[in-house]
Amino acid sequence: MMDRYKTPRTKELEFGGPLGAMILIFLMPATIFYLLLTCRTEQASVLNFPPPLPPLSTLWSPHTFLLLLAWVGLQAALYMLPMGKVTEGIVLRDKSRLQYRINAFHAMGVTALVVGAGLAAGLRLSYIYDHFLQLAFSALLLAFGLSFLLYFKSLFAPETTLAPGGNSGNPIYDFFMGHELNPRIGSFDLKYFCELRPGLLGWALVNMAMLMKETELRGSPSLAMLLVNAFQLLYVVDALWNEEAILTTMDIVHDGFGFMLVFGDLAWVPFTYSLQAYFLVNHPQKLSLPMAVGILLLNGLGYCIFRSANSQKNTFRRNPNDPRVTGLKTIPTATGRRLLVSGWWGFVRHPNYLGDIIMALAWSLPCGLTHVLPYFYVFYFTVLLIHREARDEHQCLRKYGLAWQEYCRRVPYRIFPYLY
Ligand SMILES: NC(=O)C1=CN([C@@H]2O[C@H](COP(=O)(O)OP(=O)(O)OC[C@H]3O[C@@H](n4cnc5c(N)ncnc54)[C@H](OP(=O)(O)O)[C@@H]3O)[C@@H](O)[C@H]2O)C=CC1
Ligand SMILES: CC(C)=CCC[C@@H](C)[C@H]1CC=C2C3=C(CC[C@@]21C)[C@@]1(C)CC[C@H](O)C(C)(C)[C@@H]1CC3
Repeated sequence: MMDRYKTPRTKELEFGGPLGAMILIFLMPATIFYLLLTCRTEQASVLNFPPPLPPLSTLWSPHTFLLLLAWVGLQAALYMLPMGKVTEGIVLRDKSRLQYRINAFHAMGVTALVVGAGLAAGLRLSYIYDHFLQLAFSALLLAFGLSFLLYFKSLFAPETTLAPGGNSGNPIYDFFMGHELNPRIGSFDLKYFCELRPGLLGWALVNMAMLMKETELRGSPSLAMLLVNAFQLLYVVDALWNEEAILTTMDIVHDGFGFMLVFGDLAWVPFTYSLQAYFLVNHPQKLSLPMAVGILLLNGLGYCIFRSANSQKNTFRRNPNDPRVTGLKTIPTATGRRLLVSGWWGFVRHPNYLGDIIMALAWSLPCGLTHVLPYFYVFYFTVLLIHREARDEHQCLRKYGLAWQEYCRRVPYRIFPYLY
């Protein structure tokens, strides 16, 4: 009976298959250290390769590792607290639905109180700046450790619970993509927990630590640092406020929880997304008021597109008869679901990505135009979203067939109007 619910073997391998996965497993950690080490040099030039390498022994610090574990432990404890509502995820292969507690925003509030109390008691947040490499190394070890445990656990998981994208039978590929879809310990959902909490809140905390360090060094935070902190904090708060929306993303629905997401959530996000703030500590930038206003408007434009496009789709998917979306044109699909072809989703096929990329640019511009390094996020993110868009198109074509082709005909541009 359960056989028909078994996850089929993954036939179409992504990221270049096992070889691509193997390369990424080494390349992603190496990129973090390349960026951080380059950022610490006076020139911060991406051409000075390799940057000065510290002895490996200086990267390991039991103290920072324990601190990182305490941070993840605090977030795990807050996740388990019975605050916030409980909601159901999408219908799974075996027709069951998992329950998820929606309390990331509450967790952020309590974390802010804990950090605030720590600061009042004399906690030096600039410790994070002073031990940034050690913290990144600890996060790397944690990500590898957790990924191995998850792969080991997945070998004993029922076949109905495996991820459609990470069930190739090749251990390296499945380790990278994630073999089990929603690994849980009791009701504790490891992927859902890691996607938003330790990494995203960690990113906001790192940014704040950079601001504190800059204040220690120069007496007050710069306008550039304030803008970077404010923009990225808005993005993090938005993600936590709209926590429920991640239940329908590709990461939760399709991708397993393996090295790609574990490392992405726990190491990549907090240590590369904060690169602009890290850069500003040692490479101060003078930002004129008109320039700051221009950047502020650009971020506002990106955020409005990002938020209204995501909200329009989420509202439509939750209730197509909601008065906010009933005026929009749609096309029917054979699955019974409809596709929006007007409003933001009639402008380009991924308006939310467009808004996200505009914001990425606004986060780097406060770092001036003299260095390429703080623009790393813009380059990486554009590549990530173009690749993600292609993955999503592929899945939508499979899901909706002719209706998707009709949508592509009526809305020809993917992300950038008249360009791509
Ligand atoms: N900061 C970061 O590092 C990252 C941020 N993001 C952001 O996360 C957000 C979510 O992105 P992501 O999960 O990739 O994908 P989307 O939110 O764009 O969701 C894609 C899905 O939306 C549905 N859809 C597509 N077109 C239509 C349409 N015309 N009408 C109705 N439904 C449609 C389809 O699913 P279905 O039909 O099954 O509902 C499709 O699979 C984005 O804003 C993105 O920018 C993403 C990755 C990284
Ligand atoms: C190859 C490589 C570098 C892989 C790692 C990718 C991950 C860093 C990203 C994959 C999807 C993500 C999402 C967010 C953060 C980055 C990762 C984990 C996200 C939580 C950021 C905040 C947004 O509002 C979001 C909730 C929509 C988003 C979800 C996807």
